[in-house]
Amino acid sequence: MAAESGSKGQPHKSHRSRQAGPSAKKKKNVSSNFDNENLTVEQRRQRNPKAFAFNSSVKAKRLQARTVEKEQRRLHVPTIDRTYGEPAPYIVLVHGPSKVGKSLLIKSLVKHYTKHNLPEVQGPITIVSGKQRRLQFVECPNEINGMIDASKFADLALLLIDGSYGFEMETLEFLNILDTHGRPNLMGVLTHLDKFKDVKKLKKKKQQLKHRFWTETYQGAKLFYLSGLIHGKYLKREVHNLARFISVMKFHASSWRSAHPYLVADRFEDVTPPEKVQKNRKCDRNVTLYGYLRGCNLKKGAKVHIAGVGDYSLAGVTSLADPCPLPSAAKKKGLRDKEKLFYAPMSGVGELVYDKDAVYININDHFVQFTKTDEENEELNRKGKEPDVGEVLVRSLQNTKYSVDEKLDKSFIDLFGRKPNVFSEAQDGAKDEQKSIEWDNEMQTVDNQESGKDSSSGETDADDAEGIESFDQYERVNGFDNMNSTMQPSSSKGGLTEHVEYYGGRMRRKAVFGGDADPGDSDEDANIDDEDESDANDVYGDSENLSSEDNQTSGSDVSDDDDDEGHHGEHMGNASKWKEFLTERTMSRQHRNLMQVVYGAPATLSTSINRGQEHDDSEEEEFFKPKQEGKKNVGEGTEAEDVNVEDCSKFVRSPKSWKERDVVESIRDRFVTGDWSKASLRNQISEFNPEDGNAVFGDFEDLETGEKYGNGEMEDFDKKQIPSENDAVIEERRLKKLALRAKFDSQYPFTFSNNFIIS
Ligand SMILES: Nc1nc2c(ncn2[C@@H]2O[C@H](COP(=O)(O)OP(=O)(O)OP(=O)(O)O)[C@@H](O)[C@H]2O)c(=O)[nH]1
Repeated sequence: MAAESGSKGQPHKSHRSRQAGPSAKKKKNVSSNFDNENLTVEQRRQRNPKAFAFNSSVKAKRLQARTVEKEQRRLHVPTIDRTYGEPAPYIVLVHGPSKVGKSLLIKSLVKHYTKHNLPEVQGPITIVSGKQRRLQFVECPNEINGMIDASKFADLALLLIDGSYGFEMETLEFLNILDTHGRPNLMGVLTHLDKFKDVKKLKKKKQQLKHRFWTETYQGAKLFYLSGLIHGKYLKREVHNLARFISVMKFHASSWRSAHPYLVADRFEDVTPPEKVQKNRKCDRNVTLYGYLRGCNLKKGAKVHIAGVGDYSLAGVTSLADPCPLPSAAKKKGLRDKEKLFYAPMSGVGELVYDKDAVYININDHFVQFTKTDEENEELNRKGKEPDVGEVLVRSLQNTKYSVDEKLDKSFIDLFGRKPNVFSEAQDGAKDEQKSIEWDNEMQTVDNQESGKDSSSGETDADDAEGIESFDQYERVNGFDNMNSTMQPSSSKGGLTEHVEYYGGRMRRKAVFGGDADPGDSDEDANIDDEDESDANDVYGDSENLSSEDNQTSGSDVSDDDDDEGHHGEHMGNASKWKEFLTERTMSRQHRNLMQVVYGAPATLSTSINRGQEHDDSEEEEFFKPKQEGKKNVGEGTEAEDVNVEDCSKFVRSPKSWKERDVVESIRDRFVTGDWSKASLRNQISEFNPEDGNAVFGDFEDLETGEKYGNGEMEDFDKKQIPSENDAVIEERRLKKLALRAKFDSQYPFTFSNNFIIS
């Protein structure tokens, strides 16, 4: 239309350049830049736009590429890729305190990636998460040794935190352990957030936990929120987001790991010949371990360390077909459903399993037609006939849940060892006041038995009367200067406090950050609306008082201004102090053996028996000890020798310090030969050589000649004190030995070197 009108003679409106606004400004600039008319010659030369341009485009390209390359090299120091073939799956370790939702998260992630429902989480679970990537999910065991092992191989650690409760010691301990091996990628996951009813409080809590998590890890560490459950599973959207993050994450194995071969066994098989086991149940076993090899190559005969078992040499290494291969590279985009493979032999998925010496076909129970029917119906059907013998046998087999071996393995006597479990079983579901008091008493007893150092906070009955479900039993305070909360409680301000309590159906070890500048923790636990959990704040209040007062007060409403200032004034994080409790706790958790149960705790026994005669006895023992034995402690010599022994699993090393006199005493008293009475003097003397009975005080009897070398004085003493051992007996024993030797020589006609003495 415009063109037409133009053609009819109407003149176009002339262009009016902009006078204001950004376009006008821009034009002005451009024109002034290139408006050389008003410039002097000198100025024009200086403003030559081509002065720094490239003459050659090829040269320009090369220079650009070089700059980019230099930049990249600065960012990533090149690492040597020692792997061949497809890269092994990355290990995603799911860590968290008990009942935080580890298994559920693994199940949800597996469901997301593979569309399969995992019945149970046992052992590593390998899945194909993308065209180039496989992941192996491992649930971290909830005990210190398991954590140490797991920290060695994790590529990514998902730290699960119960959002409704806050940080627990397990998480902090694990972070600490990770430091030793080099921290892998870390991600935090908050669960149990559905316990918050108030959105504001939830938001505040999330903020607090995020900042605490950043303090413990690094600024900006990723923290995921799993806001609740639908049909017993985490929300799909949230799992999807988490899965995406894992799928695109960049993994960098530490240089140590990539230079050393290691393997996470996802299956193992005992291939010892059955007849060998039948002959001797404790014979050396041959075990085949299956898993993806990581790091670099592994050779036959190499020495390997099996975590928690010991050092062994490899009898052989075999390369097997990949049980969970990556999809073929030809496909276009994404994974087809049938390529969404997963492999979890210990969790009972994967139907066909090839072993070194067998093939197993796993048939799900619901595919199997069991002949099991009701007993009553059976009676009717049979109509008085005797059941067939074969039928009875088959039925008894069907009814058997565990083999005899398994039953034996599972059975153990554990009277006092695992207090939290005993408690959780006993208290499961029971929240009435009466039971809380019972528990209080029980725990106090156990506590007193266990350690004199840990002071029991002893919740008063008044607390119970108020309906507070705080089961505070004892509190461990880790301060800057001392470890004993009772002695110098004020030192706990700057450190981290472990607070053991019964909460939400289980025992928890809450991490209370005493000197944290972040005030969040102080009132954070009051956030939960759920009435059951309303004690959390009280617990914190208690801990404040307990640590700053005398461990005896239990009220929560006392607040000291000066104290508060002190809290904020001090910086936090004396991690090395709270670490020291790891050993103590691990030792306290060890199962007590039957001997200890029968004879009592070592310290108690020795002190109770020896109280009256301690001084005298110690003097006597010093006197009657063989020369070398007196200086050497019992366990030391063996341990020093065993350090380099190949199969170190055969030597049990106790964490006790055998240098301590009390410990040695306690062992001695376990035997009848202990100093139960002074009359058994002889037994004391022969303690280190119970077979011989006369070879004490460093005496030496030459069996060849029959001559005796020893301390004359001691012999005299021996004869005076113990007239029962006369010369005739000694002579008889010597002759017996000689006869034995002669017999042996006649049977084995080898010549021994002179210094080979058979005794
Ligand atoms: N309300 C709620 N319940 C949850 C949440 N996450 C897990 N649970 C429940 O907590 C219980 C324990 O979950 P698990 O996955 O067995 O926890 P776990 O950490 O594997 O436990 P252990 O293996 O015993 O250490 C289950 O009953 C879950 O349904 C959550 O976010 N909200």
